Amino acid sequence: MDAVLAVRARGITKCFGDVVALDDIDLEVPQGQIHGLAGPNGAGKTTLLGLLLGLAVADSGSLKILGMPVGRALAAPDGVAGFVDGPGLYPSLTARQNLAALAALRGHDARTAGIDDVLDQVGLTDVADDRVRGFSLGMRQRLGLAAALLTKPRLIVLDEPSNGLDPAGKKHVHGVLTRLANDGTSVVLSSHRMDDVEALCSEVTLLATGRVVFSGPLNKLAAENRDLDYRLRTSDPQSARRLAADTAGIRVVDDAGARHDAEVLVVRTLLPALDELVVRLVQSGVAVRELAPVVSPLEAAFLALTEQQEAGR
Ligand SMILES: Nc1ncnc2c1ncn2[C@@H]1O[C@H](COP(=O)(O)OP(=O)(O)OP(=O)(O)O)[C@@H](O)[C@H]1O
Repeated sequence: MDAVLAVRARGITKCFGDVVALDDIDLEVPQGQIHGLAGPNGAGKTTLLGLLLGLAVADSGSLKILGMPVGRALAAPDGVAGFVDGPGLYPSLTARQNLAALAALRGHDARTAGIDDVLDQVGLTDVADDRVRGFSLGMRQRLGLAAALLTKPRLIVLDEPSNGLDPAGKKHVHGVLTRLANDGTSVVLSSHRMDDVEALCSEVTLLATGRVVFSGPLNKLAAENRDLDYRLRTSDPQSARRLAADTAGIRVVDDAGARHDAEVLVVRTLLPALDELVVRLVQSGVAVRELAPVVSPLEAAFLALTEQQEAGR
């Protein structure tokens, strides 16, 4: 049912001159979901986020935000907040003054707009009265998020929100976004960091040259993916290598990174053959001490996309 979707995009196309930035894109984001957009440079992520924020209008297709059809006017749809290409801030004003100015633009009284609360949420209370000119990239990103929160949005749209954040800042921002999603706010964000997407998002849309190449839950990528490389640490590396080589569908990969760790074997396989190998190891009395993908399914899919794109150039 459309009414429960935060975003429902069908057949969206957007061109800049001869460049087809988005080519027949579908996207569905339910309420309360954190949805990641990933893809190589120029894939169309920012263009898509810009459409959700009302910064641009699609050439064709239909877009509903929070159940309402988006028209041709360049304006943020009701209930939507966020930023692309970094938050727009006044450098000569303090963090608090920036938020007060935004509140005033929307006709709200700065004293009752909840400025202290959003500064606290993003962890900027201590620097609330410092000028933004002196802020690091990470602090600006947090202030941009605070500005978005000020409007109490039901859909937050963020372009690379983890850019410039140190690990503590990232954890903080992830916490804010997760709490918002738990309360029913939807989040659509782009990221080049697959670990961020994995940590935050339940679903991801992978874009490549303006087209959707995958959209769905992260765990579906693992099942759909081609062979992955797995690191396997066992109590008996020699027997493990022999058993792996003897198991159908498994290739032992001589991985340069694993070579100086004699206990680690890298195998390239799909999940069913990997399951078979684990059973055979255990039956042979070889203990499995560690088993993990060398790169995550999402990272592998992303790398494959990038390689395909480079091969096509
Ligand atoms: N205003 C514009 N004018 C002309 N071309 C544009 C414009 N905005 C985007 N494009 C082009 O549209 C395509 C998609 O760009 P977009 O910025 O959406 O990609 P992206 O996935 O966000 O890339 P990145 O990861 O590098 O930020 C690119 O080929 C880009 O050059």
